[in-house]
Amino acid sequence: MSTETKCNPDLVRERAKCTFDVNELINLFYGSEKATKERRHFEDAVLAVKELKDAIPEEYLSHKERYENGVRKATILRDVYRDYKAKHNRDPPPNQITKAVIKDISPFLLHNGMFVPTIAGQGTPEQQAEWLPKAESMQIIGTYAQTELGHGSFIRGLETIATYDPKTEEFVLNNPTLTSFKWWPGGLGSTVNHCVVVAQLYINGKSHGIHPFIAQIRDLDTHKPLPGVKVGEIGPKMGFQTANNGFLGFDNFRIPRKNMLMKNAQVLKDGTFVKGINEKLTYGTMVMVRVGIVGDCSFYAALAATIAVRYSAVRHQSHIKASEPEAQILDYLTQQHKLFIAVASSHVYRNAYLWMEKMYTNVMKELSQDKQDNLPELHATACCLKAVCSRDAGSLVEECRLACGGHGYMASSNLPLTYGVTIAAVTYEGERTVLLLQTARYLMKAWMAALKGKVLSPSVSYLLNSLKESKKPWQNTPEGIVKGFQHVSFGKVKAAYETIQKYMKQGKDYEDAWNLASVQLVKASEAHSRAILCEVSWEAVCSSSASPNLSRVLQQLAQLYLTYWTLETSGDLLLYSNITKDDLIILRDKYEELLVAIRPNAVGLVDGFDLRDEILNSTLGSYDGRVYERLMEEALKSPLNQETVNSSFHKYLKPMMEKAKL
Ligand SMILES: CCCCCCCCCCCCCCCCC/C=C/C(=O)SCCNC(=O)CCNC(=O)[C@H](O)C(C)(C)COP(=O)(O)OP(=O)(O)OC[C@H]1O[C@@H](n2cnc3c(N)ncnc32)[C@H](O)[C@@H]1OP(=O)(O)O
Ligand SMILES: Cc1cc2nc3c(=O)[nH]c(=O)nc-3n(C[C@H](O)[C@H](O)[C@H](O)COP(=O)(O)OP(=O)(O)OC[C@H]3O[C@@H](n4cnc5c(N)ncnc54)[C@H](O)[C@@H]3O)c2cc1C
Repeated sequence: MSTETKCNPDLVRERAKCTFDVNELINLFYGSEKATKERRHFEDAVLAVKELKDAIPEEYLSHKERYENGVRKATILRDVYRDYKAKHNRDPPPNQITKAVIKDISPFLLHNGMFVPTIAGQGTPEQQAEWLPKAESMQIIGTYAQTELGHGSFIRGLETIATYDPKTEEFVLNNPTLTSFKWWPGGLGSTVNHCVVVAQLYINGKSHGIHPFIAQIRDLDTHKPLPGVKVGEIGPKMGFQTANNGFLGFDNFRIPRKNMLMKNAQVLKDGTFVKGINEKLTYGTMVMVRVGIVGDCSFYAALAATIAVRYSAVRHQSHIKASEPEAQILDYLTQQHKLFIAVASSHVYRNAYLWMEKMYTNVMKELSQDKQDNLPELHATACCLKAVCSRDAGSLVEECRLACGGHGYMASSNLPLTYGVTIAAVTYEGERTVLLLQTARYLMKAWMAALKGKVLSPSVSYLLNSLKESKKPWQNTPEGIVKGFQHVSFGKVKAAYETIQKYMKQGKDYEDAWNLASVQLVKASEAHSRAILCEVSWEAVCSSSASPNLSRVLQQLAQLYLTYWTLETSGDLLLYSNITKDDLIILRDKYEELLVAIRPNAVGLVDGFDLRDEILNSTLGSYDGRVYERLMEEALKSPLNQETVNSSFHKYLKPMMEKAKL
């Protein structure tokens, strides 16, 4: 980090006000002092590589140049990872330094994030032995090709076909229609030579559902598409410009039998199909990534909050009191209302991610012992938390951007790109509504079990408690608010269930009744997610090992989250809990008190995310607060500022002006 001496004086004053030890917060957020040291050490190593620095901002490059620069830097970054591993005999610690290097999304994201994990998770030990060493060492580069032009959400509807030919012991891949073309996979456009292709398996004319296959699609030497492969890039998007998303179609393309990933289902040489213990295990990589996305949401909220809070400490505009100098915009309560929820949410998502990671690890361990009982809970929880955290994080990033006024609209603030990248997570890895409806299925089953007095899984056991406690008075404490959110979820789950029953009594079948109740079902899932986020995050701060000074601030943040959402969803609470109008007025006042209490620590709290200037990549958010200098320095990099008079003056403007004189 930069030294205090060169800092903007407002930021120096802000840091002097901080009531807790920022380093303690950093170590707590990232796990330990050792984890912080190792992460910083690795980040230093990456940033020391001169070739990774960009000569001009990415925005001035063409689509093609941006991609090529992305690949160039991704390969150098990969070398740094490899060298670290060779030297330390372990992978680098979790870090976000790719953001400092690639800025947008790496063309290798899908290789590392889904191709390698799918081989590891869906391959037999022999298949892992064949492909993992090559993939991990980047001798082959791959992606996860599932979504098609016609189908993304409903994957049982995928149209890519893999027909088994027992004579040659091969699968024949085909994309018979335009809508069957793979569309979206990252890296597919021009980067990868392999992919996991999710396709409908046919044996002797019989369909056996969707399964993952490994296909080599480009020649390893020439990189030309192999015969029978049509592949390309899908073009510019809202973000993800360097992710190199592509399309792919096969025409009678043959792959050996061993290329079907067969940890779950298998196809024997003679074409016998052997079912796996649970066909949904084929969807395993998606579950893992959904858990990871909750962690990503924490990062994006932290990044946007750091930029907007630091900028708001530096920026002065208007007066709170006419007799005083222009105020730091961070002193306006409305600004605190916009920003502090992003700081608090980042901590909430982080704690939710750590909680989900534990659940994921336990279930994977159980699955390795053929125990599947907790898989539905993992799937349902990963779906709804991914859906709610990504949508909220997108909104928080946008709010931070708007809170920076005009300068937040500048690409150099890095807030527009951050929004484009964050909001993509609402759609990828399962569209929000679709995933919330998956959770709703689980909630309906849980509710029916609750009605029968059965024991429920831990994440929904509150449904039983709420059933018993519905008469208890509201308590204006964090624990009381957590219970309140559980009551809302309980109320919405019950109402959605009863709506389905109502339609069925009117003669509708279950599917139609489900569709007619689906707005309520989605809202029940959202309420369930909020109840989990509130409970998990409050428990995490209460059980944290932080010092009293830090603990006080972390509790304030967690309470801010609880109170913010109580006020945002007061209608639901009035409907489904015993909260009163007077309680809400007390909580409104409490919320405002929390903003004021957090205000002196705002800069310390975002410093506690420990995001380097290179990761923030923002004129508005750097540690030293040289906002105006940086805005001007970046503007001067515009190619239009490299010449005093642009040729368009002589070509178009001057002739127009002359014509106008006639
Ligand atoms: C330790 C963990 C953390 C590790 C951290 C590291 C992670 C790395 C993160 C870094 C990020 C890197 C990658 C970023 C990727 C960005 C690029 C994006 C990629 C993509 O988008 S890939 C494509 C993603 N596509 C989707 O998500 C498709 C969404 N659709 C579906 O998943 C399914 O179609 C469906 C679930 C919506 C419906 O499926 P289906 O029709 O087959 O099922 P039903 O609705 O009929 O339900 C039947 C029962 O099956 C259960 N079910 C469904 N899915 C699962 C599952 N995955 N697991 C378990 N059970 C499942 C249902 O609940 C139903 O059960 P029921 O009992 O009958 O009710
Ligand atoms: C940036 C980005 C990167 C991606 N990367 C990859 C990748 O690497 N590999 C890959 O395979 N895919 C990738 N995808 C594809 C992504 O997984 C899909 O776009 C996503 O799963 C949503 O599917 P869809 O596009 O078919 O949306 P649709 O399902 O068509 O959604 C459109 C609308 O229909 C609604 N809808 C659909 N079904 C239902 C239902 N059953 N009930 C109620 N409403 C419904 C949705 O709620 C939504 O409002 C990527 C997408 C993006 C945006």
